Amino acid sequence: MSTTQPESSRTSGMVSLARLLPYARPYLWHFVLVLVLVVIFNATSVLQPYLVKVAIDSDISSKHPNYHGLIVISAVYIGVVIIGVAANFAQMLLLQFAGQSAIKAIRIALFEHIEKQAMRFFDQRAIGRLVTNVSNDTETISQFFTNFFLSLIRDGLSLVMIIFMMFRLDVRIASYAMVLIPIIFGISLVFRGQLRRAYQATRTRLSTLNAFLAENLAGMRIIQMFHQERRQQQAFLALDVSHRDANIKEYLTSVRFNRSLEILGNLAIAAVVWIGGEAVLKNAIDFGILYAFIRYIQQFFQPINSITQNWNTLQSSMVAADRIGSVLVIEPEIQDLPATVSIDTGRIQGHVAFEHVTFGYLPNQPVLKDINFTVEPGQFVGVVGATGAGKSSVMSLLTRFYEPQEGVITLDGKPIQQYKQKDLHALMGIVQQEVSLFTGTVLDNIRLFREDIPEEVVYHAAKVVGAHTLIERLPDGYHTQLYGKGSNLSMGERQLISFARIVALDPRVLILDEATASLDSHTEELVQRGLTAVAKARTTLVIAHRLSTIRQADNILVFDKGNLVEQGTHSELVSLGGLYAQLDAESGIELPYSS
Ligand SMILES: Nc1ncnc2c1ncn2[C@@H]1O[C@H](COP(=O)(O)OP(=O)(O)OP(=O)(O)O)[C@@H](O)[C@H]1O
Repeated sequence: MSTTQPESSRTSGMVSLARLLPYARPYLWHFVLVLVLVVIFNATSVLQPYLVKVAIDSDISSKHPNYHGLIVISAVYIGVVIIGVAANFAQMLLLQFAGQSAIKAIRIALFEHIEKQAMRFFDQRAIGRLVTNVSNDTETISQFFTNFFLSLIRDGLSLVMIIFMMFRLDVRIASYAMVLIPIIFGISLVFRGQLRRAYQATRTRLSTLNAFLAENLAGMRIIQMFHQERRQQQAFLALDVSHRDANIKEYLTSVRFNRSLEILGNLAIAAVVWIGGEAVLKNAIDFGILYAFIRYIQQFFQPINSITQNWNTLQSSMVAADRIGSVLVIEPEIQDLPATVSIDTGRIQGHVAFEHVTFGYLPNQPVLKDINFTVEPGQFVGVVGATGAGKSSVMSLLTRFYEPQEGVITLDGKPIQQYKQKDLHALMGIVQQEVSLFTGTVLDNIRLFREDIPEEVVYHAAKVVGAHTLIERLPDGYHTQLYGKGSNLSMGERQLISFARIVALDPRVLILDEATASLDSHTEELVQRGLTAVAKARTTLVIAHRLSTIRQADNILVFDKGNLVEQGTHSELVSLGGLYAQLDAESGIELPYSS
């Protein structure tokens, strides 16, 4: 939102900002109270020079000295200062609370909104950008709710009050002082652009530095393996230097701005001393008035300076509001139908059917074409095919992460759209090759932070999949803390934890996506044994490149370039002599447990 920015985007920034205002509505009374406190604080500030003027002209004046009056004025002065400080403190506290609470509400709304989005939303966005939306953009807007709001009221009001008091004291000198307003705004205007550019440069360079750091920390293994430390150090140094220079430039710009105002302020005081002093000498005004003028001129600069600084806050808040708004306006592509009612998930058998399903991530580029198959409750079904054949897409449709363009997918005879998404996801369990683990203990990760699942169930689940002994061997057993997606565990251990999770959460339909690929043959055998037991009680679909995993399957679906080309048992498909038989011949693996 720079001065060079087109009017339309400025308007849209204002509109986006206005759309966020309802989040502050619950704190309306806080803001009103802040307003009252600001008026009190400003009144006390403006009153202080006036009280001294009264003391000078009425009590200290040699014409009629008044000791008692002096004591009274001093006491009133102290009282005014105390009231001012108290009002200022309370106002800061209230405003911070109200502003930060509004931001908390915006952040939660944004996170909830993102959580509701279908997978296509995530396909089309960089995760880093969403992280920035939720963290940095909301932080920028918090400046709007606190600093900008405060500045608008406090500084605007101070300016009006100071001008009022000056005109009340002496119209002639006050009129001279008004010449300052356009000059101060002129200087501010010149510096505003420079300050904004300097600020943006520092932010951009800092985020580049952060991105570089994050990438390097994540890829440290590769950097060390390929001896790239020195090169990366130099690249980091260059970024670091450029960040330092931008920081210094930002600081110098703001120093130049403040010093310019200071010089102007002192020139103005000199002018007041000259013009006002002459008036005092000619007895046109009292000395106290001159003193008050000097104080008011000093006070005059602060609000204008602050308004200028906060103008930048408004501009960056508009940009941030625009970015947040662009996420908030996106309606989740997949939503519960208005008529869906919760079902008793315990009564679902696990019958799955695809009827003439056609689907593409892009509307006119189908990756699955007219797919038809059924899976009986409790069946163990293998899904095979070359890379990109569409296996994972089948699973994504079944879990309703995407909606097919044509056809129907049913669970126990009912289209999956008729289930609440919450129920559907509770009924399905997924284990992917890339295991998702979260910061927390092993126990938390197995029961996915659900305290309603007793620890015994977790231990049982781990035993079923053969993970119990492995977990017991970890430094703190089930209470071992996992960091950064479980990087303190081996790939196999991570996968076993995700298997145990499935057993603990007990879904009706189990989806395994190449899940056993990263296990050594011994662990795989353990897992296979556990899974065979688990699979008995539920419908299981397994995507496998290694055909050995699904040799025993009740049915095998063979995909080729988005078509379901064959289905049957292992022996049926082998004797068919088609694609499966070819894949089987090519694989040629004979694991110890396969027949
Ligand atoms: N999120 C996505 N957006 C766009 N296209 C995608 C997306 N995911 C997959 N595709 C494309 O859809 C097609 C089928 O992909 P899918 O992941 O279903 O294949 P797959 O059989 O599971 O492959 P693999 O065995 O390699 O996992 C591929 O051409 C792939 O490029």
